[in-house]
Amino acid sequence: MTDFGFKPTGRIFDEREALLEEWTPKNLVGRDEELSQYHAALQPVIEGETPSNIFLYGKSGVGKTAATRFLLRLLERDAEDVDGLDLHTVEVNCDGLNSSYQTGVALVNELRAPANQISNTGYPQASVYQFLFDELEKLGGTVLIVLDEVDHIQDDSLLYKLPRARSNGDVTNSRIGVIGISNDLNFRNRLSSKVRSSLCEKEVSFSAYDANELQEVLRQRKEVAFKDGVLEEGVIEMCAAYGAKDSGDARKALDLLLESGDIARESNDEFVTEAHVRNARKRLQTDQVIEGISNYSRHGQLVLWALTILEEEGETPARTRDIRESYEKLCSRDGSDPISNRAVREYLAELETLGLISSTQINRGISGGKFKEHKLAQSVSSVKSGLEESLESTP
Ligand SMILES: Nc1ncnc2c1ncn2[C@@H]1O[C@H](COP(=O)(O)OP(=O)(O)OP(=O)(O)O)[C@@H](O)[C@H]1O
Repeated sequence: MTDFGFKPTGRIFDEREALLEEWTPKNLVGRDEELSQYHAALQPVIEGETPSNIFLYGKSGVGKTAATRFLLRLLERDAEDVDGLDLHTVEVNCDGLNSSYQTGVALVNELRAPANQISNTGYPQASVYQFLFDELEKLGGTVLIVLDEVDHIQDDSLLYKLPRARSNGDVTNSRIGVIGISNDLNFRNRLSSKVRSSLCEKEVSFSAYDANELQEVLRQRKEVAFKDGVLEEGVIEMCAAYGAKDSGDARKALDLLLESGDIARESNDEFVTEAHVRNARKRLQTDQVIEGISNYSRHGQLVLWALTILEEEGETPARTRDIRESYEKLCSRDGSDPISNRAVREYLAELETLGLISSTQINRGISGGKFKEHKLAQSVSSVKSGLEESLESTP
């Protein structure tokens, strides 16, 4: 039998952690323009003036959070040398908070000692705001409040109140600046004009990384993460090129480099090669397929399952009506009512857009008619893994 005991190999990586999400680099590379605009927007703080409210936007993984942490750390450091400047920063990620109320509670708890936390329910909204203003008042000085993923807050009330707290007399001791961060590019336009004008006083837009900038980001991490000389030539360039193609997202490029290193280590190879990167990309794409499917609606999943069964039986490309037949059987086992023919066709079109299936229009002329044929665009095993994750009762 294979020996499944564990032994450290000490291969490939020096400090693998440097490729993980939580790792904050000391320097941010490839973001000079964004950083200088952001720096200028923060300048009033160090002058001891009322901070501007700043709104950062740009797609996922383009360094908005990293730039914020980087500049605020420098600002905190330099504020210590300025007489009379008392700077505090608070950061909350609004993912999962959804309302002004919950965000208010999260901010209060961030500012209070662990023994003094408040619960997520049970207080009138006005009391939560009062708790918050009391805490801010106690802090005094300049308080920068970072609301990451601010677009998750569904209502405007907190975003209206916070920037106006001083002018409305809710606080008198402290000067408050709000830094809102969002990767929903429409969020700004959805805000009421009153909220927009105060929250977005200064705006910094983060562009997607191009391949050269991603190379800089990856080279910086490589120095720390990998043993000297283990990356073959072309590996960084390839990860950066894929990253640039995947919407210029540094997180994806870093994930790809990490996965490539993992594959090299698993295979007991001495060097990380372009072949490892290609493999890593396949693996990560499979993970994305699985995640996409498990978040999909139930009937969409059943339609996909129906096509997967036909694919396994060698019956693809399959016509819509054959998929429908297989789908109806699954519905009866699932105990759910089938949706209309038209809805099935719509799901198939959507699955094609998601890149999960591929569909071809066939035209057999007057006698044969026009119809569509479908087959899976991903491997049966990755589609099945995604489906199994959410359809517990495997049909
Ligand atoms: N210029 C950079 N130099 C070094 N590392 C970077 C740079 N930009 C991004 N990263 C790294 O990429 C990852 C994603 O960056 P970050 O979280 O800042 O993105 P974001 O724009 O805030 O996106 P999201 O809204 O999805 O969180 C982090 O691990 C971060 O450390």
